[in-house]
Amino acid sequence: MITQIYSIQTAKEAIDCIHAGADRIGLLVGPKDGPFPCAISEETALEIFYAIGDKAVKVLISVQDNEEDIIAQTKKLQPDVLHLCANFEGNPEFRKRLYECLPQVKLMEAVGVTGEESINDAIKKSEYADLLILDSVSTTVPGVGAAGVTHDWSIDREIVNRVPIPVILAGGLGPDNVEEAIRAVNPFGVDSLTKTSVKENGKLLHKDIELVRQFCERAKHVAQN
Ligand SMILES: O=C(O)c1ccccc1N[C@@H]1O[C@H](COP(=O)(O)O)[C@@H](O)[C@H]1O
Repeated sequence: MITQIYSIQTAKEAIDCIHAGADRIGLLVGPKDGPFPCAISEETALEIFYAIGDKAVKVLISVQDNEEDIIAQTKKLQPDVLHLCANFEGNPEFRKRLYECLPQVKLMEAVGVTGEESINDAIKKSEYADLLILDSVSTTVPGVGAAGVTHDWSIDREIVNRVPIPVILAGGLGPDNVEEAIRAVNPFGVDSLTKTSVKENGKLLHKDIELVRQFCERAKHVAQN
């Protein structure tokens, strides 16, 4: 069971999460006081990815709204996985272009799980993406994800059964519910942001490394049993 931890803001936090069991480290590059809770600059992202090296899989959310800027940023930051969930949705032509420029980068498409209609959305995206991430839709954060709440896992289970590519489950996952989520959905991996972070006055501050450890341990343990 793969464990993916978002949204990392410093190199130390990334390394601490890896030591706590995270296989994939995710971050979001965007404007500092914009709508995304843990956005960091490109310079900080470069520092973090450099520190990670090959100790974990490096995942980047790009919040650019056009192909040119997304490709330019991906070339600059060299993640292992490009996660599309915000201002731009991929398509087969974009996948081809990404492969031509950066053949080593995998494309992970987010599917906002809102109802039965999400199954067809997932099937369509699975025709060109390398991975899917099934996530909840927030009322305050643009795009798909960072909602801090779960959604209907029976839809995720149906998607896992019907698409031919690996699926990561996200949306309101933490140490308290990751085992139940894995049993319900049987995903390739699980992902956490809000419930493994320290929150103060409604603002996400940084990762809680003990909660990251519990999340990763429980996810891996339930998958082995
Ligand atoms: O990481 C972010 O800041 C982010 C912003 C906008 C959309 C998605 C984002 N992150 C992804 O959302 C999941 C789930 O978050 P949560 O656990 O429900 O709070 C997060 O892990 C990223 O994959």
